[in-house]
Amino acid sequence: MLRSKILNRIRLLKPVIDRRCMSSASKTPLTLLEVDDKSGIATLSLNRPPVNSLNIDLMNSIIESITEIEGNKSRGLILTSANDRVFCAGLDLNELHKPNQERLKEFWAVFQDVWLALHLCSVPTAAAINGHAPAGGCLLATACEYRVMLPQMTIGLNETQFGYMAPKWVMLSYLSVLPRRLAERALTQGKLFTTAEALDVGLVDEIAASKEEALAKCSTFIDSFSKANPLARSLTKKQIREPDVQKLIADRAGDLKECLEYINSPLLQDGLGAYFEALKQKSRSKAGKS
Ligand SMILES: CCCCCCC/C=C/C(=O)SCCNC(=O)CCNC(=O)[C@H](O)C(C)(C)COP(=O)(O)OP(=O)(O)OC[C@H]1O[C@@H](n2cnc3c(N)ncnc32)[C@H](O)[C@@H]1OP(=O)(O)O
Repeated sequence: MLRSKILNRIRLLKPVIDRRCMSSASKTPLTLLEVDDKSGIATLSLNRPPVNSLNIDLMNSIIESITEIEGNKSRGLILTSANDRVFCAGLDLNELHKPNQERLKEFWAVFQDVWLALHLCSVPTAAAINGHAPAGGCLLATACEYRVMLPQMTIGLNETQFGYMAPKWVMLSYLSVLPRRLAERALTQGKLFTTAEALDVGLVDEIAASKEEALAKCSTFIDSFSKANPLARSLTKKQIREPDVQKLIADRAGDLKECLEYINSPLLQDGLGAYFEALKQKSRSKAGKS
């Protein structure tokens, strides 16, 4: 009963995800997809300079790649970054600051879709975190089943640092890897964990000295499922993750409405404006120094 319910629910999700993929395929390769012909493992690299910030096109490109990977029977998916400083800088602040309302609705719906697509991906998933992963970048990493991170990076849901309260389903990503008390403290502090701290608390599973080593460790994780029947594995994963997604699927419109109200609030817009300006200022002073 639950199995068919889950399958039906996934099928229900698919049309939304597939429609979005077709409608706004990006012209430039915002994601790079390579399938290793020996291991059958797909590597999906985020490729939107300078910091892989998540806009509508990049998120649709991720969803499209996940759909392709699930369709071509890849044995697993490794998510990583094409640049060596930043895994993903989270949501593109240009989409959230003084937003066009129609675009904001689409942006938020695609944000929900990309999390659902990755969180429920039918093949084993691992993140090779070869750069900083704040906020939405951390969310992509925790949607994966395994995380390997390079040293001297940061990762975390830092939304309270700029006036956000992460939506319930975003908080669930922390609760799927951290004990509740630690997840609550980190969320309320808006904490960015260093690589060492993230390993210590279990936010990441391993540290690697290089991107190549991180990719190899992710492949080893994916190989650990070699004896499991792929369909049984996928259904088991979806059944375990069902309660998380159920909260979002049951009321996507309500989540959208709540977040639009919140994002458009003067409190948030003022906080976001100041945060974004400080970021630009930092970048300008860095450019001035170089
Ligand atoms: C209900 C409300 C919504 C809740 C949603 C909850 C889920 C997710 C929320 C989010 O993801 S909001 C975004 C949060 N992201 C961040 O706080 C990260 C901000 N960026 C940084 O900390 C740093 O840029 C970095 C990622 C650590 C990289 O540092 P680095 O020194 O390598 O680069 P910078 O000089 O800082 O930046 C280069 C360039 O990129 C621009 N930029 C950086 N981050 C973003 C971003 N998220 N969106 C848009 N643009 C970004 C930065 O302004 C620079 O641009 P220029 O000034 O050079 O044009």
